[in-house]
Amino acid sequence: MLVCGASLLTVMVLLGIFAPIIWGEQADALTADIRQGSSAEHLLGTDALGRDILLRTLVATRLTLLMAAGATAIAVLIGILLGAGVVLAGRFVRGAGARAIDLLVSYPPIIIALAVTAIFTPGVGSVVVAIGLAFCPQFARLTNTLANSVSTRQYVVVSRLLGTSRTKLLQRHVLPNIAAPVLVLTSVGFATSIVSLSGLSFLGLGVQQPEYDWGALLAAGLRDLSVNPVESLGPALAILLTGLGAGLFGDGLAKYWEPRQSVRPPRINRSRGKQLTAPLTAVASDGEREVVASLRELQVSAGDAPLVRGVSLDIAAGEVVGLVGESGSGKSVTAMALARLLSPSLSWSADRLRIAGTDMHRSDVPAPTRLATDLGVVFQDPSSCFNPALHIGTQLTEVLRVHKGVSRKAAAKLAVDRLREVRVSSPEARMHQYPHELSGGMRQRAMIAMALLSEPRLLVADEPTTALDVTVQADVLRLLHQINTERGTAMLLISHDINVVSALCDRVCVMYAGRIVEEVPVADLRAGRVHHPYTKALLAASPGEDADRVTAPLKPLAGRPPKPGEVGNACSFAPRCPLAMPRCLEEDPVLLPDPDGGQAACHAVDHELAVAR
Ligand SMILES: Nc1ncnc2c1ncn2[C@@H]1O[C@H](COP(=O)(O)OP(=O)(O)OP(=O)(O)O)[C@@H](O)[C@H]1O
Repeated sequence: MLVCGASLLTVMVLLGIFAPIIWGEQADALTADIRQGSSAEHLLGTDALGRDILLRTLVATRLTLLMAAGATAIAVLIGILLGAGVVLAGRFVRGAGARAIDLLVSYPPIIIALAVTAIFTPGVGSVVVAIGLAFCPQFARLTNTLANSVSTRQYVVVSRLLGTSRTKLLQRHVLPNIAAPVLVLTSVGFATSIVSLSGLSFLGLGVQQPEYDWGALLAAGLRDLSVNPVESLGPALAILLTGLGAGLFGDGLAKYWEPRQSVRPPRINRSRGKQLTAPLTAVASDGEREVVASLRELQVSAGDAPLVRGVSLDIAAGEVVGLVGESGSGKSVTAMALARLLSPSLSWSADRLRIAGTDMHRSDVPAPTRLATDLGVVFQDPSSCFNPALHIGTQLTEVLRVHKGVSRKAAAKLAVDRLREVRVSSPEARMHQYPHELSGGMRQRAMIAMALLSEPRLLVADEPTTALDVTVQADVLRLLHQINTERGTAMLLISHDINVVSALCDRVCVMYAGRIVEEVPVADLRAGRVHHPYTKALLAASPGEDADRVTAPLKPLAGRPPKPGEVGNACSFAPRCPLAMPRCLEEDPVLLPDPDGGQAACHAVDHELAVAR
C-alpha cells in the first residue's frame, strides 16, 4: 500500500512540478480547433477556446495539489492544537471544549466551507481557508478522543506528576501515540480536500479564471458532455488517482509508523540469550528501622461515596506490608493515594502522608525529583504503564537522566544492569524493543526494573503477579523478596491472594469496604491465628499450599461487600458475619490491639476477649 500510494503521489507531485514548466504556455494557447473530440493530436479533445484538455489537466495538477495540501495543513494543524490542547487544559476547559468540538462536527464540512466562501471573495486563498476550516473539527474530534484516552494512561499520569510540561507531554506521549490514526485521517483529508475544492470550483466559488484547477476543468467538461464526452475524463481520472494514492499512502504509512503493527523481527542476539544472574547490590543499612511510609486517617471518596475510610499505615525500611481483601475493598485506591497517583476525579484527605521524610500531604504536587527517586510503583497492568511508541530503553533511562542528571550512556548501562538483575534475557537487545515486543512476564520484569532504577526507598506493587502464569509469578515474587532483603526497600504489596502475601510479607492488613479490619503479623496469618471473622472467612476460602480439596473443600464467603455508597454507621461486614450482634448494627468498630500482637476491628472479638479476661 505504501509503495503503490507513494508511487501514485510521486507521479502527481512530479507532474505538479514539471507540467507547468513544460506545457504551461501550450496549455493556454488559443487555437482554431474549437470543441474537438479525441484525436491523435488532442487525446482528450479541446475546449471552447481550442485549448488542449490533456495539457490543461496536467498543468492544473500543481495548483490543485498546492490547494489541497494547504487546506489539509490548516485542518490538521488547527484540529490537532484544538483537540489535544483541550485535553491538556484544565478540567473545565476539557469538558466545555469537547462539547464545542462535538457541536462543530455536527455541521457538514461542505456547509461550513460554503459559509466561509460566501464571506470572502471567491479565489484560491479563500477556498483553501474555507476547506481547511471546514475539516478542522474532524481532526479536532479525532485528536481529542485519542488524546483523552492516552492522557489517562499510567505513563502519562506519572509523567505529569513528575512535573513534565504540557508541551512536552503533548510532544513525547500524546502525539506519538495518536500519530497513526491522525496520519490516516490526514491522507483521507487530503483526498477529500481535492474533491471538496473541485466541488467549490465546480460551483464557481473556487478558482476563478484565468486560473484553473481540476474542479474547474471538470465543470467545463461536464458542460460540454454532449459535444465531447472524453473532456471530463482527464480531470476526473486525475482526482480519482490522487485520492487513491493519498488513501493508500496514509494506510501504508500508518502501518509502518504504528510500532504495534510492524512485522519487523525482534533484534535479539541469540548468543547473548542466556539468563545472567548477577547479584543485586545491597544498600540496606543495619540498625534501627526508619519508618519510610507513614499514612494517617486516609479518606478517599468519589463524589459522596467513600472509597477509603480512615486508613492508617506505617511501613519501615526493609519491611513488606501486604494489603489483602476482596475486589473493590479499596486496596489500589489506598496504594495510589500513598503514591499521589489518584485519579483527579477522586477527592482525598489525610492527617499525615509522608514518604522517606517528604511531606506528600500538601495540596500542590510534591517535588518531582523526590517523588521520582523515593518512590517506585509496579502497576497491575504492565501494558498500560509503558508508552507503546517509545523504546523500552528510552523509558527506563528517563528518570535517571531527567531527575538524577545521569548521562545517556551511563543511564543506559544502569538500565541494562537492572534488566539483567530482574532476569530479562538479552537486556541490551530489549532496550531497543517496543513494549509490545516483550512477553507479559518480560514486561512485568521490565516494569519492576524501571521502578527500581532510581533505587526507591518505597516500592508500591499493585497485584504485581496477577497477570502472570504461575512459574513467572514465583520468579517475580522471589525477585521482590531478594530486592527487599538485599536493598532494604520498604514495600507495600497489594494482592487478593492471601497465599502470595503470606509468602512475601512481614505484616498483613486486611481491608474490607474501604477500612483496615485486621492487621496481623504474617506468622500468625500462616498459623491461622487470626481474630476478625472476615479474615477467618478469607483464609477458609483460600486454598493453602497443602490443602486437600476433596476432604477439606474451600468455603466460599456468602453475600457480597457493600457498594461504596451503601456503607453507614454500622459495621459493614455485619450482614455477612456469623458472629454479628446487635451492637454491630449500631456502631462501626475501630481497630483495637489483640493479645497476639495484631489489631482487629470487631465488636464480637472485643466481647470474646473481655469475657476471657
Ligand atoms: N476513579 C474512580 N472513580 C470512582 N470510583 C472508583 C475509582 N477508582 C476506584 N473506584 C472504586 O473504589 C472502590 C475500591 O477500588 P480499588 O481499585 O481500590 O479496589 P481493589 O480492592 O484494589 O480491587 P481489585 O482487587 O479488584 O483491584 C471500588 O468500588 C471502585 O469501583
